[in-house]
Amino acid sequence: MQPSNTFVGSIDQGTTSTRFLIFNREGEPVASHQVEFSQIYPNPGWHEHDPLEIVTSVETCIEEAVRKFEAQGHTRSSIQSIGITNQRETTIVWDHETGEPLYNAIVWTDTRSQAIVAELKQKPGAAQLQTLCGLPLSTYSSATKLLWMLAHVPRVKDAFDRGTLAFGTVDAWLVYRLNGGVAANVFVSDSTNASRTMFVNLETLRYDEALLDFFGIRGKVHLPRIVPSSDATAYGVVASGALARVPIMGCLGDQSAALVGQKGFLSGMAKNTYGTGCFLLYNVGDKPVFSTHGLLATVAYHFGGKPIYALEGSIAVAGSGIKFLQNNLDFFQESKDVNDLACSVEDNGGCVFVTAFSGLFAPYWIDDAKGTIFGITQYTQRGHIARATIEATCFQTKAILDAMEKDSGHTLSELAVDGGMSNSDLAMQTQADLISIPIYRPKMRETTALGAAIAAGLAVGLWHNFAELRDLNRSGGAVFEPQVPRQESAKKFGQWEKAVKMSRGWVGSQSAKKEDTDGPNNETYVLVKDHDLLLPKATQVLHNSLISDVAKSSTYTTTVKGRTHISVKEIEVPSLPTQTALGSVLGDLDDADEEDLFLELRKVEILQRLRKLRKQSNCN
Ligand SMILES: Nc1ncnc2c1ncn2[C@@H]1O[C@H](COP(=O)(O)OP(=O)(O)O)[C@@H](O)[C@H]1O
Ligand SMILES: O=P(O)(O)OC[C@H](O)CO
Repeated sequence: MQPSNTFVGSIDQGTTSTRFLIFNREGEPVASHQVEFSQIYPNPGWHEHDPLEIVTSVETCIEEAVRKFEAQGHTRSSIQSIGITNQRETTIVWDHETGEPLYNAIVWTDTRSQAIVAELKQKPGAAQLQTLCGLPLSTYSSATKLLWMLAHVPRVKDAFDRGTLAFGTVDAWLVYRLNGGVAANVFVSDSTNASRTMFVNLETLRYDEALLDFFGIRGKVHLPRIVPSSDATAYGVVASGALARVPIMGCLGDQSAALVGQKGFLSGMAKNTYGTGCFLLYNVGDKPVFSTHGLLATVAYHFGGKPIYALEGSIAVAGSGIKFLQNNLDFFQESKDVNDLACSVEDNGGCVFVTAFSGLFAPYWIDDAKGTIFGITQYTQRGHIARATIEATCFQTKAILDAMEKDSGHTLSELAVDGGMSNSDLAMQTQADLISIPIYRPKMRETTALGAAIAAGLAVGLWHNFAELRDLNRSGGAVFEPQVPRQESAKKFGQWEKAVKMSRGWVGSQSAKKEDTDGPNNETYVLVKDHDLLLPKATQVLHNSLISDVAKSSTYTTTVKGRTHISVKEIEVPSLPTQTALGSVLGDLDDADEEDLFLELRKVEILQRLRKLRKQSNCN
């Protein structure tokens, strides 16, 4: 038996903040430090992190937590190993020879790869991908983010062409950097993180040639070696700082870590983590279950021996919806205040907020929706919107549980929860009411960090088996019992489903133009001959129609506005058409697009007239 003055450290690198916690053998955090870091939103739908800032945030948290730990009289040498848990899918690329990042990290919520996804869906083999890797083809996985970088970031493409491009998720990046980068070159990823890339075969837990071929990267990108989530040697040792020479022995994607931290070790156990997003993982045992109802198949954890799998329901927006009310709409000062604001009204006042900031993930997988609030009237107050925001996550959890029941044939009798938003009592009561089963919330909510600590602690011998973990974080939790009749919940859920249906199809209309025009640089542009008019992809459909009906055209590739490989269609329009004439050739096209094209043509016409007038006055 280890003496009780031994500890294990846990790095929790989340979407909005980084933490380092030091746990004792009883699973209690004795010291911790947390910092928030920059969220970069360069365009609608884009979300980036600075890879170097992520590393600095980890180093700062380690230094500060160790300082607090030593202030309590402990010594740093009693920290035996370190576990890492992290936001998954977020994609980082660096140069294998220099160790320098080549672009900002593209965060899991980012939807810029939408056009790439649409294109890939048409490719032979697309329908089979999910049966190999467990994930649907969407903007969520790392694969499409990497393809976007290859198509749009010359530095990344150059490294790819030279054979020096290294790709990793946040775990791989952190392990690499904490080991000292290029000098030690410890380049590994754990099975739970690797299984979120779309490059890995879920059954073999190896890179799959068919998957790599589908994405066109086989043999062309340095990929981390896949290793178990708990391993005494694979992850190397911290190279410098307060914990120099301490070995890293555990690594889990944050949702897997939360399942481990909740000790969901038996098939049939589930947890739901309400962080930036919200993720329900249901342990299905040592064989993956491939969902037919919109869920993901993923690795729950792999502690050597057989891996354990989970069915996952992923919700893109949970706490980030609360942050949106706080930061973008100035509804309150701190996330915790959402509870009081939502409690200031009795119900949602008829509002339903489909928080589809990144489209909708499970079980819907709608990528052409954006955030939409239905049911607003003069009666609507901020409290109603706050309630509707909380409810959005709870409704999606209900939809996921329904899907999980269909996939597994099993009805859950209780749901264990954690994550920042689970601190809201109202949110948890709302959840229990909507799913009609009790919610169990542990006293210590840092279960994600505890999960990574367990992975590292098992490898170093702080604990030896799951039985020894049974009593960790067991007392003092809260239970939320359902208080609303099932028919009432079903009626509310019906409204949500109606709102989801109505939110479909927004992307592709006017609002999506900025995203579209900032998109791939191999788009087709249209040059209206003799009118200096270069029109982007957004109005492409109009031009196809114009080309076939009223104009001659030719296509060539050129460099325009610094972008290379832009395919330009040159069209000759006999004379600038009136809007009515345009309407007649454009048939049943969107009025807004028609108006847009007409305005562009008018602008050119006015410019030409001005030039003509200027020429005339110069001559006079
Ligand atoms: N008391 C609270 N009530 C509601 N939401 C909260 C509360 N505290 C934190 N949150 C939300 O939880 C999220 C942070 O949770 P956390 O588990 O730390 O997420 P992550 O690991 O994704 O960074 C934030 O988006 C925040 O808005
Ligand atoms: O930051 P979180 O806790 O919402 O988790 C992010 C997930 O890992 C994304 O898949």
